[in-house]
Amino acid sequence: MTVRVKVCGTTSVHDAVLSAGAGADALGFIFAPVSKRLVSAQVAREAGLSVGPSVARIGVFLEQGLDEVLRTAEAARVSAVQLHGPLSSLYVRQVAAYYPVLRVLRPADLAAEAGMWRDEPGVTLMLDAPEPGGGVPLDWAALREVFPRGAWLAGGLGPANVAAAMQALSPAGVDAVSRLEARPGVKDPALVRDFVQAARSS
Ligand SMILES: O=C(O)c1ccccc1N[C@@H]1O[C@H](COP(=O)(O)O)[C@@H](O)[C@H]1O
Repeated sequence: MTVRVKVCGTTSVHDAVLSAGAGADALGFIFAPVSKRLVSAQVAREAGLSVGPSVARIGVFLEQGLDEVLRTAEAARVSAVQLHGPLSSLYVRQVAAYYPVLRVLRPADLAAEAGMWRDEPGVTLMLDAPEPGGGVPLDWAALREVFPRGAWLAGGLGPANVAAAMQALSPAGVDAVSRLEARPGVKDPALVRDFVQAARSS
């Protein structure tokens, strides 16, 4: 199976074109106000239009109201939504009625929540570190037995470690932000290129 590669934290048309040119399958746009990579719906929309429809555009949210999520996703014309934080299953299903959802769980949530989303149409799991965007890798060896089939992996991934992470857990997709930046919100072209290449050749 070909792994999907997402480059998150896109804040400009320039960086969208850069990541798509490097071969990313998906771009992430972070709409959580707490983020150092916060982007407006308008810039995300322009950035998404600049890369064409073959590149997925994923709106990233952290514990935000349903109305805010749906309105922002619509304004930004994203193709999928990524949901972080403690959320009810009803809320996740309500978003999934409108958009494909990447539901982000921490390792500590797996036992309680992973089973809930198995075979749920429109919901794909992603495993991430407790602090989203913190650049801290998960303990892949400890997750080997429990990593959900078909899930994506995030958390401190970058060019130097993505191959090892993929070898350990065989995720369906990989996602990274802080290890691909020159500074928060600004991509380093070489790191983005090397990350995509390393994921593709693993
Ligand atoms: O990056 C952020 O600022 C952020 C804020 C709020 C929710 C999610 C955020 N980023 C997500 O964090 C993971 C991995 O980040 P890293 O590679 O460990 O820095 C990824 O899913 C981003 O989409």
